[in-house]
Amino acid sequence: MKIALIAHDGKKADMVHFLSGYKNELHHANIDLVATGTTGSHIEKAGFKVQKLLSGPLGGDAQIAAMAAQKELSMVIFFRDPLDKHPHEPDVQMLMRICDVHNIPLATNPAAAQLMFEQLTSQF
Ligand SMILES: O=C(CO)COP(=O)(O)O
Repeated sequence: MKIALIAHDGKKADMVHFLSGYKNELHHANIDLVATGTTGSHIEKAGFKVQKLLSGPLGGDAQIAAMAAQKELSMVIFFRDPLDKHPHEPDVQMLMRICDVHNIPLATNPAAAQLMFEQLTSQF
């Protein structure tokens, strides 16, 4: 199972904090993490193994969307910052659209991500 992780700059600390709550589960389960570049670096520094793609503004969101379209992802956690502007907003919209097209669970805030992870980890 592969989970994609993305966080806008204002939400990267939230992403690391969120994942830290599931460190044991993520280490022991057969879960691969993939992330946009800078988000991935933060996650890696926190001690997780993660495949890093391009940075979001350079095409990382598009790479995640391509993986979603090819059914390679079980879920996408994308902590968006609704109070900031993003030059690659079309890519962000495209990624969320592709998740909906392919019915891939998408959490855009920690409350939704927690519900999804609780469901996921209850299976282990
Ligand atoms: O911009 C992003 C999502 O739209 C995230 O990209 P980074 O993880 O490279 O900052």
